[in-house]
Amino acid sequence: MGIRLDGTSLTHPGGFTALHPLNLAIQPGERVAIIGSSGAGKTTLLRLLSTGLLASSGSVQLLDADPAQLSGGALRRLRTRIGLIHQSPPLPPRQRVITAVLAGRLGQWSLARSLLSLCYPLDISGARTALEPLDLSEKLFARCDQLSGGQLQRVGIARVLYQGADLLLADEPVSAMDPLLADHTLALLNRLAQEHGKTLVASLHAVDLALRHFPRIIGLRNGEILFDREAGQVTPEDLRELYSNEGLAETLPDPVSTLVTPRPSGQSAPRCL
Ligand SMILES: Nc1ncnc2c1ncn2[C@@H]1O[C@H](COP(=O)(O)OP(=O)(O)OP(=O)(O)O)[C@@H](O)[C@H]1O
Repeated sequence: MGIRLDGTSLTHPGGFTALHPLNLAIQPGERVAIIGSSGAGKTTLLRLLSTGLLASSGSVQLLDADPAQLSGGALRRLRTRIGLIHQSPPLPPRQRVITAVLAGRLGQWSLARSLLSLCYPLDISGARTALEPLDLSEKLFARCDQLSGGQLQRVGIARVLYQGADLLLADEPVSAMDPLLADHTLALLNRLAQEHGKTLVASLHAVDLALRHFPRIIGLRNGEILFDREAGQVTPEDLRELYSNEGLAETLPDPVSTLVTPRPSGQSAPRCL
């Protein structure tokens, strides 16, 4: 099993329940996009799946393990198999790109090797190989504070690819990229996940990208799963319900008309304008 949630909820420390009891099963090798409006709970769900947050109720199975039941060492080993791509990768500004990418394997290396790698990069060709398909190998020795937001996101992706995780989680991984680059990067992530049999779960605000690249779409609304379907089965009505906002309804056009066009006969999924 890749991921299994049974009656899983999450209440943040302040008392806000961001995820109401969810049931969800994702098989190894599946590629799933999570869509939904701001505050729907997408980041919270990804943090739960990356073991950054523990469930408040129900059970969580990640790669056949329940993180809440693991010892410290076993949890660290599980985390080496889970890679989280952040919307804004938390990279130290003065760190070199190569060091940031190699940090993907810190959890797998001995303390001595990790410390050495921080001072002197040990696997230059491995870092270059991870950056090449992202068209970023020429930035290998650049400092992170010299990169654009989109380039930093690609460094974060290269780091997780270098990690070699079995479960790839991505929180708005292409939000800072131009449309062409975002499309290319998602195609790459999906191709690599498919080729290597990795499970990929990504949150996306760009509905068109989600429908184009991911076979399965989960619509999250107010911490609940509104729909969970093959991309080709997602309807404009699904999206209208997902993005309806009573507070804004009177001042904005129908949200779906800005996201998708009605599905022509014979076409499998709503298309973007
Ligand atoms: N640490 C926290 N403490 C309290 N509430 C939180 C915390 N983190 C998130 N929340 C709340 O949980 C809800 C879900 O937040 P989350 O970041 O998961 O949404 P999201 O769907 O990722 O939104 P966005 O698309 O804007 O990033 C929001 O109402 C948010 O205010």
